[in-house]
Amino acid sequence: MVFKQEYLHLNNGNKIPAVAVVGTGTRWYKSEETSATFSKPLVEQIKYALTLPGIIHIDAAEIYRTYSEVGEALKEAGRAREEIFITDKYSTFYFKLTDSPRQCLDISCQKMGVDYVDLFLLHSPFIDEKKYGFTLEEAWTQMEELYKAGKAKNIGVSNFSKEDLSRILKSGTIKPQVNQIEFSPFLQNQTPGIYDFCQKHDILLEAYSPLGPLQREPENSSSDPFYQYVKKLADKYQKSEASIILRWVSKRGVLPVTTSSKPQRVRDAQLLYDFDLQNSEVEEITKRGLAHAPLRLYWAEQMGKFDAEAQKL
Ligand SMILES: NC(=O)C1=CN([C@@H]2O[C@H](COP(=O)(O)OP(=O)(O)OC[C@H]3O[C@@H](n4cnc5c(N)ncnc54)[C@H](OP(=O)(O)O)[C@@H]3O)[C@@H](O)[C@H]2O)C=CC1
Repeated sequence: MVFKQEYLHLNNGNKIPAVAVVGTGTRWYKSEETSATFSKPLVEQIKYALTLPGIIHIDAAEIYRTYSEVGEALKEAGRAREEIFITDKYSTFYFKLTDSPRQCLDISCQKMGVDYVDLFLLHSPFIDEKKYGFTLEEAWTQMEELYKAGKAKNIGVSNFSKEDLSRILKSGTIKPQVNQIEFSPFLQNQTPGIYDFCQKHDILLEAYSPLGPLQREPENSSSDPFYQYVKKLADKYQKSEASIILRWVSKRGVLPVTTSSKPQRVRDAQLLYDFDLQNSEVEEITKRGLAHAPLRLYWAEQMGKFDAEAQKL
């Protein structure tokens, strides 16, 4: 099999590798970063990913406290910087870990042993001016400065609603390239209308927790029309059910951000584009997903109020 690197296009003319295979949050997340919590399995997993063909897209964030593992893996793997795409995120809302996006990026680059990141995001729109000393609009101005300085090759946001995006589209001079949100067949609009809004404004959506339906698969899934159909496609294409769902995400024009502790699953994700779904199959997964109750794994406290609209297109 000849590997062909797939890209998606960003609104600034840059390209982004079409799947992120090593999310360093969720199962790798740590509440403190010490030598005792250093995760050798994560280092090994990133190193394994770095043996795969193509550009390896790693999703990092300040709040995950896993920069040291990323840095160690990059050092040991010794792969060319251009063959690695690093996303990083400035922590907002829950914890203020550093004083500003600029300070965050200085520290993260130093810990990861790189001079720049490929994509830098504001982790959420929930910036309390009293706590942070700046507003959402001012945070975005700082992101723009990092972009202009070349420390972040692309900039964007995460967990932003239409209203949050409208604020920075109005105040800023650079449009966010990306909005990373929770997106799966069971959560097709994290906040009302966000899918259409991002498509219309040419802001690439990235899907975190795309495998929510498998993470929370019920015992009786074999009698559920959604799971039955995904299984049928998995048999048809000789792929895992995870690959079917990740490919569905990509066919919806959304970039999947996934992770696994199992090498085979990381490999399957990196080779995601070696098969295709038919449009009718994509539509059927969309339809059966929408018929399912919403499943929201993150930010439920802030966004749970939108559950009734999360499964409407
Ligand atoms: N911006 C934000 O606010 C957020 C961003 N993220 C980012 O997104 C990344 C991915 O999020 P996550 O929710 O983990 O993504 P996924 O939905 O891809 O879930 C990954 C989990 O599903 C399991 N899994 C993988 N393949 C399969 C399979 N074939 N069958 C069943 N289970 C499977 C994995 O377990 P196993 O190890 O056993 O394979 C892993 O724990 C995070 O690491 C983080 O980088 C996540 C949450 C919030």
